[in-house]
Amino acid sequence: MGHRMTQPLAVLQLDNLTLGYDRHPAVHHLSCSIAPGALVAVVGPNGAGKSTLFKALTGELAPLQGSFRMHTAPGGIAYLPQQSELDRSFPVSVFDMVSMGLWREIGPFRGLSRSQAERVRAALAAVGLSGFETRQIGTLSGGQLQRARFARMMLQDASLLLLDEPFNAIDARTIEDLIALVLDWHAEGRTILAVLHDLELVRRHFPECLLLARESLGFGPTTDVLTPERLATARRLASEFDEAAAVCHRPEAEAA
Ligand SMILES: Nc1ncnc2c1ncn2[C@@H]1O[C@H](COP(=O)(O)OP(=O)(O)OP(=O)(O)O)[C@@H](O)[C@H]1O
Repeated sequence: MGHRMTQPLAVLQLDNLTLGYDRHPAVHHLSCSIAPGALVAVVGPNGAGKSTLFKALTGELAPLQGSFRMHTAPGGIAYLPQQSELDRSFPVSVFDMVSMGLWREIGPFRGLSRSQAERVRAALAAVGLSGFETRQIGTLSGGQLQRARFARMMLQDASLLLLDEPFNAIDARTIEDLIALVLDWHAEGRTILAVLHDLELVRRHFPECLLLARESLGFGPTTDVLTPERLATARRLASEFDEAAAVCHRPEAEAA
């Protein structure tokens, strides 16, 4: 990328960041520096604090302690939350949902120009949804809806992308197509953080990894971070937490 020289050393710098709810820490003392163009998997057991970290990065949750700094190029940050039923219940066509990715440049209440409509169609084609333009999103399969969410994200043209479990309950063929898009975005110089549970997929495609288990158990090259020892520590910390949760009757203990 031509403007690389003017980019800061880190897109994202976490400095002793502690996050939580009602003053109870969910994830402690995170420090790391993520370089422009990094492709990072965020890995850890249920309840490790992965989604909490993303909520903080998008400004939804204020740090309890420590801080983070973000230096994003124009286009800013795009966030793909975990899929939820809410997405589907919204009465909107696939075309209109995907065109919301252009909201930054269009603003509210204005129609699409011919070239913007063309970009929406191109994004739909890129995710394999040509012909679905007028379908209501509630009629899509889970995999098709995730393709539409990726198309919307593509139009946002962000420099930092946060993907929370983007391949959850998605079939192998769709994962393959969506991973190819993620790798294209990486090749374009964007910085990508993705919460993932499939460690084989992480090892295959993600050069760097942040392993969380309510604290950081490592950040760096995936082969160095995802060692059997560290994964065993992550599992142990997660099960210790579950026992603690059972004692104080917190709802997640029942769900586990
Ligand atoms: N709104 C909330 N209020 C109180 N506690 C919360 C809230 N959201 C999450 N937590 C708690 O914070 C901890 C971290 O949750 P988080 O959702 O970040 O984990 P995660 O690593 O994303 O897990 P998973 O893999 O299950 O999605 C958990 O103990 C969770 O119960």
